[in-house]
Amino acid sequence: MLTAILIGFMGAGKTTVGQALAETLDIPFYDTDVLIQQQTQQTPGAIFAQAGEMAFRLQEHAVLEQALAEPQGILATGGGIVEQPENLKLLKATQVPVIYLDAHFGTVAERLMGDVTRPILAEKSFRDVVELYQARLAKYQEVASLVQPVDNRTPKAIVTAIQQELTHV
Ligand SMILES: Nc1ncnc2c1ncn2[C@@H]1O[C@H](COP(=O)(O)OP(=O)(O)O)[C@@H](O)[C@H]1O
Ligand SMILES: O=C(O)C1=C[C@@H](OP(=O)(O)O)[C@@H](O)[C@H](O)C1
Ligand SMILES: [Mg+2]
Repeated sequence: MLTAILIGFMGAGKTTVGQALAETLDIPFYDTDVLIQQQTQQTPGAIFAQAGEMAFRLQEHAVLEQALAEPQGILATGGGIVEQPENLKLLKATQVPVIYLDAHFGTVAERLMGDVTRPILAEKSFRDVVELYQARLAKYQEVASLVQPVDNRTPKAIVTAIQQELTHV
C-alpha cells in the first residue's frame, strides 16, 4: 500500500514535498503528472492544448487508479485531481492517508506567477484562478484525512511534520 497521497492546489508543493518525503522514507515517488507524461509521451501542457482538458482528466483518472495499486510509495497528485467525481470516490475509499497541503492563495499566487508549465493558468484570468481555488478548497477538505499547513515553511519542515502525523494515524 502507498504511504501517503498528497493533494492541494497548484503550487502548494505536492511534487516538491512528495519527492522529499519519498527520499526521506526511501520509497518510490509517483506523481500523476509524470505518470501521464510517461504513458502518453506528452506534457500536460501539450495534452491540454491538443486534446483538451477532458482528455487530460481521463488520463489522470487512469493513472490515479494505477498508482493506488502500487505496493509502496508516495503519490503526488495534480491540483485538478478533485475535478472528477470518480477521483473523489477513490480518494475517500482508500485506506491510504490523503494529506491536503493547505496553502493560502497568496502563497500559491506568488509561486505560480510567471509559470508557463501549468496549462490551467495559461487559459485563465487571475480572477478565474481565485474562483478555482475557492471552488476546489471544499473538495480538498472533503477527501483529506490529514491537513498540513504549508505557508512560510520549508519543504524539509513539512516533510518532518508529515512524518510525525503519519506515526499517529
Ligand atoms: N515549502 C515551500 N517553500 C518554498 N517554495 C516551495 C515550497 N514548496 C514548493 N515550492 C516551490 O513552489 C513551486 C511549486 O511547487 P510544486 O512542488 O511544483 O507544487 P505542486 O506540485 O503542488 O504544483 C516550485 O517552484 C517549488 O520549488
Ligand atoms: O490544477 C490543475 O488543474 C492542474 C495542476 C497541475 O499539477 P500541479 O498541481 O502539480 O501543478 C497539472 O496536473 C495540470 O497542469 C492541471
Ligand atoms: Mg505537481
